[in-house]
Amino acid sequence: MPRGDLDAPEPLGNDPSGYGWKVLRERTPKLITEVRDRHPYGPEQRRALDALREEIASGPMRPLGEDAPDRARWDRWGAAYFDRPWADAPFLWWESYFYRRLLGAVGFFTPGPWYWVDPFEYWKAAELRDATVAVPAAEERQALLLASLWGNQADLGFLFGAAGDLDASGGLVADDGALVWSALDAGGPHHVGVVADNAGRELLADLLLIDHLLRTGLAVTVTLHLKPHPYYVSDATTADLVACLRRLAAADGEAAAVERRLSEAIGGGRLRLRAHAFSCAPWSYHRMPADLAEEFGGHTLTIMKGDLNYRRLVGDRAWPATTPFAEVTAYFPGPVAALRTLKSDVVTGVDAATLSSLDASGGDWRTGGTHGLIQARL
Ligand SMILES: O=P(O)(O)OC[C@@]1(O)O[C@H](CO)[C@@H](O)[C@@H]1O
Repeated sequence: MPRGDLDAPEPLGNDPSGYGWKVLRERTPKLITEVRDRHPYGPEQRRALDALREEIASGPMRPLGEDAPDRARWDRWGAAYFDRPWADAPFLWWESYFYRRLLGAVGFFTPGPWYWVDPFEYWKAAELRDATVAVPAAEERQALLLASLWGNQADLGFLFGAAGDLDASGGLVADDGALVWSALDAGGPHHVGVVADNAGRELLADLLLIDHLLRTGLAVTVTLHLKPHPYYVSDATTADLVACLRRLAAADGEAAAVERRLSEAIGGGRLRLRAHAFSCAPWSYHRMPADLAEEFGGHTLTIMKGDLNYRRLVGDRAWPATTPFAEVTAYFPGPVAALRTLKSDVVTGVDAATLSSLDASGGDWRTGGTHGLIQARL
């Protein structure tokens, strides 16, 4: 951690008063049930899903099965948490492991009929079908940034939570938008990294922003970091990117032109795709491997999308909300900006006056998805 491990606050856990507890006790079992109900899985998968739900509720956390291709890695990562209750592991850690276990239970990594069949595709496809494709005018670049930020509300994990309709009425708790644009306007050539979050509506908005950066020459290259496999229900994989591009191509007018430009940019190497294994690891970016650090270090700006990437960027810890974002992210190997709707407890870089009015509002501004932020360390 930037201030040294000893100075950093504790990782957020699963205290009954915290958000992690709700996810562990409410969202996770519902998600298992939904996945089970929406697929014609055989008895083996149904048993595995039921056993996983039971294990999370009351059993000790088990390691991966003997034949799992990534067993050795998870054994190393999970040594401190296996054979203890799930609630003993940090929230950031166990939730990532949960998605790995869910994929294991449905046979995603096992050659056979369900090999590489995305258990969340049902919801992702429905959301993409219903998404409207509105292309803001190119000169409205702040609108593109905000669309990408609020697109982050389209997090299908919320389907399984207690949240009601999402709205953006809370506005931004921090807004470094002008800083981001002035950094891109100055200097160059810019090589921008976009660390994607959700598929569907959010990724469509991200693609419009990326198209703007490339088309205007603000960025010479953009590297889009996707997930190597399904994760957190709606996180974007390469298959989801392809679905979004097809959706753009099928829409009228400017949207189809955006698709043509982006596909050409991919073909020509100006829009590069990455799906690093660490993108589904249960750790914050403080522990990223050297090759990924080198990649981020080569971006003149890395844009981190969404709530989980924010948690991983600042470390999912009980930071006082006024702790400067620049201080907490000083370790990151290059300029970095976060576009996020707030959907979990952690936050940094909120000024004291804003914080006291947010706290006085009595709402769940940290977790309800009604507030957003644009923060940058350049
Ligand atoms: O990264 P995203 O899609 O914006 O949000 C992921 C999320 O919904 O999942 C976790 C709870 O399940 C929280 O980190 C966060 O609220």
